[in-house]
Amino acid sequence: MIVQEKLNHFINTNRELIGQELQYHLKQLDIPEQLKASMIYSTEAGGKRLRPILLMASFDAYNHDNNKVLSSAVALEMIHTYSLIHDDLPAMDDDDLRRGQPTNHIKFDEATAILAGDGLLTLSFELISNDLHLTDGEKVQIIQLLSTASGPKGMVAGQIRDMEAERKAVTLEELETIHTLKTGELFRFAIRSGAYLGGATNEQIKHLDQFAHYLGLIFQVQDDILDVTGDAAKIGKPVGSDEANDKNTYVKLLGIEGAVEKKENYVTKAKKELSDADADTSHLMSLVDYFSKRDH
Ligand SMILES: CC(C)=CCC/C(C)=C/COP(=O)(O)OP(=O)(O)O
Ligand SMILES: C=C(C)CCOP(=O)(O)OP(=O)(O)O
Repeated sequence: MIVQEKLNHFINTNRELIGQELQYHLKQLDIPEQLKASMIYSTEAGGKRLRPILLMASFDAYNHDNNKVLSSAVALEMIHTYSLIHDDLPAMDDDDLRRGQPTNHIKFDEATAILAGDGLLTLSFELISNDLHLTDGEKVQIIQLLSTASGPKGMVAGQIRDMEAERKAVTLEELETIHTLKTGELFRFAIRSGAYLGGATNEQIKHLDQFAHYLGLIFQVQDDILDVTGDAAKIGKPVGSDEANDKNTYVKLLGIEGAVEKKENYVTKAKKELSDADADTSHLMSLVDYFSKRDH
């Protein structure tokens, strides 16, 4: 199989697997119907599952027994989904559409959307703590990494910094700090926890950590580029919405050409870190290009 076909196969198989696992864990819940419907609605709404796929690719560089990694991958997608439900709320971005469909609070109501997010966040930790494939030490380590990445020192800090920076001019450095926290920390968790569960050494994890940092930035630059050059039907929101909402983006600070150049620079740096990680990182290597060229 050529490299691209191998990657597509890896992505499609794991995307399906994550979808099935999410369904399995949510559909069996004996909880109030409206809450359950709301949690299922947003987890089934057509996300790309990039974070769990990354986690599995990072694990796959060191180990092939998928059983060990599924709960962390599913928990990560639950936390990502919670963050989007809350991000879309009237108190935050006040968005009506997500992935081309009504946002959770539009489909249900605001209180249900808040609780669905709370439910997904907390369920994610329960899932890891109940995983019989993990040792107690592994559970504690994963829960520690995931809570730090998603909590007030990680994604939550990024979200509030992003809100505080609204309608203010920020420097490139400030913009990258916001992205590193708001989006990058979950990518970093994906890469670090996958490698840790797979049995990578501390030295390898150090390179992968740096790799994850660049990958998070590649993701974000491409997100900003897509907002200008993308296809509304594919990105699931109107083109130009960042400019219309006066958002701080790479394109605003550097122009399209500058943003593309920046992204290419990060692609080179990310690939260098991967080569230094000294493992079979072929899926991760192809995922760098996938991230940098994605169209949605
Ligand atoms: C704690 C919370 C609520 C975190 C939200 C994190 C997050 C990555 C939101 C989406 O960012 P965005 O607004 O830049 O993206 P989009 O355009 O997809 O809404
Ligand atoms: C961090 C941002 C910009 C939110 C969207 O992330 P994704 O583009 O990974 O969202 P889905 O595939 O899950 O919709």
